This record gives sequence, structure tokens and C-alpha cells, in this order.
Amino acid sequence: MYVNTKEILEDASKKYYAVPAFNINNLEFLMAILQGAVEKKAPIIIETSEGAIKYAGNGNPLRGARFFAETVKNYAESLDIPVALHLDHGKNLEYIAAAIKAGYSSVMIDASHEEFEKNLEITKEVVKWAHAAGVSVEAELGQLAGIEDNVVAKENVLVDPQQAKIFVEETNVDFLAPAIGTSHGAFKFKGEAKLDFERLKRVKELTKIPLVLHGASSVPTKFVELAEKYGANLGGAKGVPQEDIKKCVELGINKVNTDTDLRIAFLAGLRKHLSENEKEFDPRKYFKEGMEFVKEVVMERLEFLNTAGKA
Ligand SMILES: O=C(COP(=O)(O)O)N(O)CCCCO
Ligand code: NA
Ligand SMILES: [Zn+2]
Repeated sequence: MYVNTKEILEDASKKYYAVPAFNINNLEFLMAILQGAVEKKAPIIIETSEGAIKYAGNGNPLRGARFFAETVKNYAESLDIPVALHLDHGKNLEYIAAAIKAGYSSVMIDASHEEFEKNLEITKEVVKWAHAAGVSVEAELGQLAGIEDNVVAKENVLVDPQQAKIFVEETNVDFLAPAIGTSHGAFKFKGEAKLDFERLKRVKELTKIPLVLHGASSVPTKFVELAEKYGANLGGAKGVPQEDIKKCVELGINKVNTDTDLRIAFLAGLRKHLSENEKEFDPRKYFKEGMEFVKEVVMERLEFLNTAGKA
């Protein structure tokens, strides 16, 4: 069934487990993720960036948002697990409006690169709009390092727990992404991963709402090596250690954003299949191995986060 993201995350927050939010840009990733979630009898959050909407809509936000909303709703209504669709890193109000209009379950307003007051004001506005349409809202405080689509966050600006309390009270936002040291992409840490667990604990105590971990891919060595065996160059790829993710969930993270892990798994499968099947030219066949590897990563994460069996 197609549900509101808040329903899924409230249960997770109450019972201290987490739900992965997997990014898609096409049908193949959606099918692989849903197959994994059905097999694990788990609720699931599908999310698209603004870039994915631009891609599927060939530059037209509403066309792209409708493509994903209608496809995901269509699949969700035929399945007996809860499925939500979320706009990830909404920065452009045109895209946020398109996602709300198309029927997304929730939207993120990411104004964390703005000053605190500005972020608060923009988020308040989006919450008013979204709630009027029955759509829940995620916001972000602090900045991840690395590239956030079109915004390069120069340094890790970690969340201020006191500010988080005020922000949540004033904006009535449904869930919050506190920056605690992660970053997006496959090259997350120069040296050792260092997440600020104490800071996360304080944010949960002070806000008491579902929390989101961005940049949560673990970059599994198995698929990095397999992709490289078949010609990829991912030298130096490094993700968040699994034990750090587990600790974040124990401290109150309930939505775990995962994009890079699926991209690398699919890439490994595609490269392997193409190099072993030089005569194959049916995309329903040569995408299959990549989809199998995506499904494998999905099922592992659902088990690891204790989402399995919670549908
Ligand atoms: O926080 C995340 C997941 O980040 P990652 O999967 O790179 O760790 N996202 O918001 C997904 C989109 C960012 C670009 O990858
Ligand atoms: Na941000
Ligand atoms: Zn993110």
C-alpha cells in the first residue's frame, strides 16, 4: 500500500529501528528495491532527487514528478507492504511544488546552506503548503561535507542541538536530518570515519522526532572490487562503517538515506554481465544482474536496520 512517510517513521522512532530510503532514477532500481522489500516483509521509502525528476521529465518538473509518483503508487497499491515516495534534497520550490502536486508522500526542504533564520523561515513555508496537502516534511540542519548535488559544502558544519530544538518547535517539521559528520558519495572520509554520536543523542533528546542520516552508504568492498574487476575505476571509495550506522540507529536515527551503495552494486552487475555476454542486446536481460545485486544490497540493509518483518 501507498502510505505517508510519517506513518512509517513514527513507528520506527517509537521502536528505535530504522527504514532505509533508497534513491531511484529509473524503473530498474525501483523494481529491484521493491522485490527486496517484499521478500523481507519490510516498509520501504523510495526517494528521488530533483536531478532524478529533471532526468525522467526531460527538464519538466511536473512531468518528472508525475512519472515517479504514478509509477510508485501503481506498484505500491499492488503490494502488501507500506511504500512511501519522498522528494530528497528539495531546494527548488518549483520541484517541491511539483512533487506535492504529483502526490509524493513527503518532501525534503533542504535550506541548510542558508543562515539559521532563513532556513527556519523557508521550512515553515514549505511545511504549511505540504501539510495542507497531507504531505510530510523533512528538513536539514548543519551541512554535510562533499557535494550535495549543486551545493558544495566546504566543510562539515555540524548541527547545534539547541538550535534543532527551536527549529523543530517553530517549523513543526515532521522529520529532521542533523549533520553529524557524514557526506554524500563514494569518497566519504579522508582518514577514519568520525561521526559525532554525542551530538546525535542530544538532538534526539531535545527534538523527540524521527531523525534522518544522510550520506549513509557503506560502499561495500565486494561490489567495488567486482566493478573494478570489469573495468571501473573507483579507487579510494570509502563509506560509513556498518557498526557506525548501527550506533546511529540506537541513538535515534530512523531514516537511512542510501544511494551510492545501489549505484555501485548495479554498476558491478552491469559491467560483469556485459563483459560475459557479448551477444546480448535485450536490456531486460543485460540489466538483470545489476538489479539482482541492487536487490541483494537492499535486503542486507533491511535486515541490518531491523526493518525486515516490520511491514
Ligand atoms: O544522503 C543521501 C545518500 O548518500 P550516499 O548514498 O551517497 O551515502 N542522499 O540524499 C542520496 C542522494 C545524494 C547523492 O548520492
Ligand atoms: Na543541505
Ligand atoms: Zn542526502
